[in-house]
Amino acid sequence: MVSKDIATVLTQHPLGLVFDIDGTLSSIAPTPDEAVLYPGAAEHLAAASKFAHVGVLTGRAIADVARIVSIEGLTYIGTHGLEWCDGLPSTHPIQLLPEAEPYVEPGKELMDLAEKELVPQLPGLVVQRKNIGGTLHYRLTEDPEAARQLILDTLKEPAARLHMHIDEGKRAVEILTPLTINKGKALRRFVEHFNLKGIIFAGDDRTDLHGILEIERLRQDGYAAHAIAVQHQDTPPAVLKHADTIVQGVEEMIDLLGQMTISISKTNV
Ligand SMILES: O=P(O)(O)OC[C@H]1O[C@H](O[C@H]2O[C@H](CO)[C@@H](O)[C@H](O)[C@H]2O)[C@H](O)[C@@H](O)[C@@H]1O
Repeated sequence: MVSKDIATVLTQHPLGLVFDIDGTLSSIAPTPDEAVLYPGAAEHLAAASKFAHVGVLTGRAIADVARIVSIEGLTYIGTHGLEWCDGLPSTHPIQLLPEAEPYVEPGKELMDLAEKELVPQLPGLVVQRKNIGGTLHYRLTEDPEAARQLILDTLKEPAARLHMHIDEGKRAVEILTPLTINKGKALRRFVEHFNLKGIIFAGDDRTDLHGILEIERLRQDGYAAHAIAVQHQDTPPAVLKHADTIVQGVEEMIDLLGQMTISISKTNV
């Protein structure tokens, strides 16, 4: 059974359900390529998409997301909101926000620098390139905290010179654009694109906080909106503070997704 608050949102038409991937639909894995959807997640997402607009909203590039969530009929929003795809990228074009274009080259330059300077010094470092910028994963390096510091020290000056932004994720340093586009802005775009009346967003990490705070603003604007935080050991306190519902780990999230899907299908009989 879903809570009364979630049930109220689920009765809205049109309805949107948007999910972060890593740490929300997929348990954190040692490397990005090893991440897979939690058992049951794909079936629930496909079932929910018969009754609602379902989106995934992730820091991953869309080309990479499609390997993990390969479900036609969903909306794929990648690279923290910079990329949008109306279906799987094998059948739909990936649209890059025009204002992001000028940062393709600077992002590439920083990733090239990271490969040249950091990879030889940090065995185990995983360099994940994206259409714009990318992510440096230091989880598997010998001394992750020292690796984190070396990455930040090495990239600070070149990133400032190239007007790129550096942020941090789970055991990862992210090379981003300085644009103020984030998961909150992308969530608002999703709501307006489908003219939604109700929206639920679920996430677990610091970049998801933008989405969770946007849910508060959407509610103030009259939408039925609900934010779910997936709690892990390292979940930022602000994510928990601003969420409407907290679930413990990915397993509970997938369980809740299943209950939400049953609830929507009953509403739509
Ligand atoms: O917005 P998200 O979908 O949560 O994406 C954020 C980053 O997630 C991925 O990295 C994280 O998950 C990996 C797999 O579980 C893990 O190995 C890594 O340590 C985590 O930081 C992804 O690889 C990044 O590109 C995303 O930006």
